[in-house]
Amino acid sequence: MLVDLLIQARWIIPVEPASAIHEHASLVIDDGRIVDLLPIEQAMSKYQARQVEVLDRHALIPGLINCHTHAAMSLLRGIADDLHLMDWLQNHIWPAEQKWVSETFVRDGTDLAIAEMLRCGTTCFNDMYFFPEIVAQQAVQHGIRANIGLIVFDFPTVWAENADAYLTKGLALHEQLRHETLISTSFAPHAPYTVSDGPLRNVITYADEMNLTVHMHLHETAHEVDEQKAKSGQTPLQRLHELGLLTPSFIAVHMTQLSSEDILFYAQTGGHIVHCPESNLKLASGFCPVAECLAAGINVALGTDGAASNNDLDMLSEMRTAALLGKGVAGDASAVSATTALEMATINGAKALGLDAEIGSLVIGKAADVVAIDLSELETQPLFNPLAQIVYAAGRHQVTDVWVNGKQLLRKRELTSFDVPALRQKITLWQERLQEHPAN
Ligand SMILES: CSC[C@H]1O[C@@H](n2cnc3c(O)ncnc32)[C@H](O)[C@@H]1O
Ligand SMILES: [Zn+2]
Repeated sequence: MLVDLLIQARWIIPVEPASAIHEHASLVIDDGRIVDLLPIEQAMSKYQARQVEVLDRHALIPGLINCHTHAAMSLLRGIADDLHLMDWLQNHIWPAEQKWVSETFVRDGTDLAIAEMLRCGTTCFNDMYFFPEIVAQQAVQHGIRANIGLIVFDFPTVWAENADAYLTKGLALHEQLRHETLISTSFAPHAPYTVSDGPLRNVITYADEMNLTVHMHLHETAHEVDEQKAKSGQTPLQRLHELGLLTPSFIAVHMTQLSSEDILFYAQTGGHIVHCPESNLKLASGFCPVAECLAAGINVALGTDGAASNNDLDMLSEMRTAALLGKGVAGDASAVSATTALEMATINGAKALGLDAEIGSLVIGKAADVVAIDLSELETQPLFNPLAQIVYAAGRHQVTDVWVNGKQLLRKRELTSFDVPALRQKITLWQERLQEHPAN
């Protein structure tokens, strides 16, 4: 049988079934899809391939899914460090966004983010940012998969003047993107403290009607919870439940402030959590009790958040931090194992986005979103368990090749869909502008 691509690898870690590791195996790809996974010898006799990749020092894993980011904020990396969330947002980030965010800013910042994400093995990102039509356009241009947030705020910003306008523009964008293979959309009301009940009710109505997920920052800090309690006597979680927002289509980002009762309650709603451990640590927001959430049956995915609060978009290091922090918070070294961390960064992200029939594992029939990691470097030797090595020891420089939907976007660490010198020039210009005219 003639196929497009055959990748021969030292190891293939499909994520489903959990803990499976194939040695000396081939992944067979045709028309953007995985058509087989079998021993190298068998693949050679069964398939004739237009292209054969021999990656005999590498592990293949499913493309990593960054389940929460603000891609264009890569241009604000390092603009305001070592601050608590509300000081960071209100006194630094929002003024900078008000001054600088434009279509061009989002185009260049998203390009920088996509380049960084591809170079660390991310093949799909869940975005929440201004000018989402530009984020989608850049994702399509570079061939990466993206879930685009149809953002909602109460207040005017550079993208829309009020909550109704955000929704109207979001609905039009959803319509425009309906037929894009690599693009899906979610409603993305920013947070409980920036979106009031009326717009949230509208989001619920549209999300139900259109069968879309809803993606929102929630219980990020103790301040957020205390403020809502002082205002209405409820926690933000209780308020959103009363409004009817908490369903299996709901994706709560952060969730660092949760009691054991909150966890059991949230599990019953079927909602998902996106854990962003590095952003939470850097802003000192708190710790999501990941092991307890997983034990309660909650699907917990992983995200970097934006590059201004992380300060990178590296899902490999995010997995490592999630595993280490998860153990520390649980007081249990067996909590959040390497296998679990890899699931959080792949299949759990796909489940949260409702894309698990398509991506998240190297299973026959799914799209060929695939990452190769060279484990022969000194930093990952000696090697006893390739999966544990990826989570606990590998660095993003070891990601050598990346395919999205069967198309190679990183080849031997070179980006195939970017003019890197031109991108560098644009970033330098933004640095000069931001340095010369700080927003505060
Ligand atoms: C609706 S556009 C996204 C909006 O969110 C801001 N943001 C970035 N990181 C965080 C965070 O951790 N919590 C809350 N809000 C955040 C970003 O700057 C945009 O204004
Ligand atoms: Zn965020």
